[in-house]
Amino acid sequence: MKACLQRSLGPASVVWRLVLAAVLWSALVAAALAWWGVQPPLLTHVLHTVLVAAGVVALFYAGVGRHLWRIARHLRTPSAPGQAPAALRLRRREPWRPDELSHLVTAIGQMQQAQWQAAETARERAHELERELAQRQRIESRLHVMATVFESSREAIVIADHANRIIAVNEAFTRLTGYTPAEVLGRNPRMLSAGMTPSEVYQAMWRDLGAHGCWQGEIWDRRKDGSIYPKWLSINTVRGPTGRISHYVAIFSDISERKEAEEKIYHLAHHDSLTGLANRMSLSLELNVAVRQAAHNRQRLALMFIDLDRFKEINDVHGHDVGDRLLVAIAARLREAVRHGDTVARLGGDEFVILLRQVHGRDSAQQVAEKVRQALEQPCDIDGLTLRTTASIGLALYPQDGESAEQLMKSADTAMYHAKAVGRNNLQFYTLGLEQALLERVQLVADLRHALVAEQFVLHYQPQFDAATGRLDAVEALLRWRHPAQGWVAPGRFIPVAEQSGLIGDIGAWVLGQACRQWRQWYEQTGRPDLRVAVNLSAAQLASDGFIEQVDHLLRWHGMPPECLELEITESMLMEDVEQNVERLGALRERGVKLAIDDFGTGYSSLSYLRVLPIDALKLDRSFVHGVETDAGNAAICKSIIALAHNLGLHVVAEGVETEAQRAFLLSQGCDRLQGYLLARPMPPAELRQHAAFP
Ligand SMILES: Nc1nc2c(ncn2[C@@H]2O[C@@H]3COP(=O)(O)O[C@H]4[C@@H](O)[C@H](n5cnc6c(=O)[nH]c(N)nc65)O[C@@H]4COP(=O)(O)O[C@H]3[C@H]2O)c(=O)[nH]1
Repeated sequence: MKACLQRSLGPASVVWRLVLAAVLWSALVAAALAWWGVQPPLLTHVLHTVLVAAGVVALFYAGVGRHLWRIARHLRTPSAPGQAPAALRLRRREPWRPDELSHLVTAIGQMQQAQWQAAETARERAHELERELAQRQRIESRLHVMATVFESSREAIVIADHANRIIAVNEAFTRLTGYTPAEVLGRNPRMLSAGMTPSEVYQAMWRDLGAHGCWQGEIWDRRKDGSIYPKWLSINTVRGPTGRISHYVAIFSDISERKEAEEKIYHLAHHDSLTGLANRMSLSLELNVAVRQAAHNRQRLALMFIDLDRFKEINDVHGHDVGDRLLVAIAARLREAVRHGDTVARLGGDEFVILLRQVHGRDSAQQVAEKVRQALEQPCDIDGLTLRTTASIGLALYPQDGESAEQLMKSADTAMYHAKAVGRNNLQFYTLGLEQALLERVQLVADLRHALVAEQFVLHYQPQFDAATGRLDAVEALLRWRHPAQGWVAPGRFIPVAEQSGLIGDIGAWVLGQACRQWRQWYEQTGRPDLRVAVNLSAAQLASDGFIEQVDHLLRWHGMPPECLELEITESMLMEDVEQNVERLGALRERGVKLAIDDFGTGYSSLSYLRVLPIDALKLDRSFVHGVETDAGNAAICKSIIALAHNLGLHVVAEGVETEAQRAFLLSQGCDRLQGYLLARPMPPAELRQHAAFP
């Protein structure tokens, strides 16, 4: 009720209360006075007084009270946040000069403005503080993160001041270098250097740091324990507000393992995995560099292509394991045979290349090549097996045989093919006509391959006579090739090519079959069962699988007694793999097939082998026979060979008998059989049938 009354009375309640109190007081006083018998004039005075008082109060209210009430209301009304307080205006006409209320309003306005500004300043400051606090928190959290990164980093971190004195290092630094922070703080990072990094690297580092503020690269440092390691280092500069360098931050890691892996990969990519020699790629790189240097320094180079002779046979017979070990042994010999600065490479298979740097000329290259050839000729002991191999070597010289790496390789390769073609185990220099010769050879191989199917081969037969009786004892089958364009091609020209190209297997099988068939025909025509047919045999043929079975089959098929077949194998071929050949020849001999060593005396066989070889006859080479008339030495050799053969129970067949004197000499020495142009040339079977001596 009271509150309701207060509200209804409003802000002017004090004035109204005064007016009400004055009226009530006047009424009370009037009533009391009336009670006590006070007469009207007094009552009227009192009432007048009361009315005057009420008027005064009303006037006071109108002139001051309501303004005070407005001021109070203004002061109670809060201004909107962020807004300046509204100006206080009284509802009155402004006096012509400021009165107390004007002063009060002005003072209140100033006070409120000041208060508002103070509040605004405080608020802004509070915001600022809030911002600062947030920023500080952010900085602190970043510093925390950075400190964690710094300490937990797996990479070593070094922070140095502007004078490059270490001011902080992390744990990884201690782990990596072995130095504790106390041992390095205040010192120059130079203390870590192993002294192995070229000074140009440091120069470039300082140049880059000055120009770009960063540098990274590889340098070699030394740990506290003295061990040296390569590290990958990144340095950044930190600049202060003035722009001058205030700090250096270096991050590094040990890259020994990475370098080892890189080196391993490099080695694998550049070296032959079996022998450890340089591989084709590495050789090509080195040769290119060597050629450029040689051109610049006006030096000579020699490139040697080496191909092992008949390595494939060793592989086939003894297995790849043995073959691999032989290659490793050969690689070691090659390395030993040349100087440290020369490059020895394996191109694959049994092909090796040696790059000789700074050779003085053809002679010195030849000397080294000869040394290499002889080194490879020595027998190799692999797991108790004595293996022999020889090499065909091609040589090309820079600059005359090729001014580029490619040309030089091609020339040396061509020379090596030539070395193979002229009979293996020799060395040949590149010459201008070689390419043409090689092309011709390639064509010859293609023609030979075709010759067999095109039936371009025929056999001619040369009689061999019993020296004492003059009776036709045997005939030697000699291969003839009628080339469609070139006419008759000499066996001396195409047999070696057939041997090197592997075609001799098929050709030899055809010869053997044809000779046996011919024997059968003669047998049927003459009824003479003891005529012997001699057939030349290549080493590859003898070594080929199934050769013995092939002989068995032919003898059976043609009903030919084994002793009517004589197989001739040259001395040099026989010596290539004595052990295996002895075994195979033994098997043939057991069957009764006759065996003869062809061109005896021209090879390098040890005479002691003659005792173990399962043979029946020696064929005295015609070079000795030719010399018997004029050369006492040759005569002595013939004499000795015949005597030796007889001592060993062997027959001797002299080939190439061209003169009566030769025949007389051979007869006098007890030679068993004679063959030569003096007696009969090789001829086709039809012609032989007409020969006087033919049965
Ligand atoms: N100067 C001269 N030469 C004479 C005389 N008597 C014979 N000749 C020749 O001497 C060679 C004898 O054959 P070879 O020593 O086995 O030498 C043969 C043999 O090693 C090889 N050959 C021939 N036919 C075959 C064959 O079917 N298979 C194999 N693997 N090699 C063969 O080719 C070589 C050469 O054969 P050809 O040219 O037929 O040459 C033949 C023959 O024509 C003579 O009095 N004076």
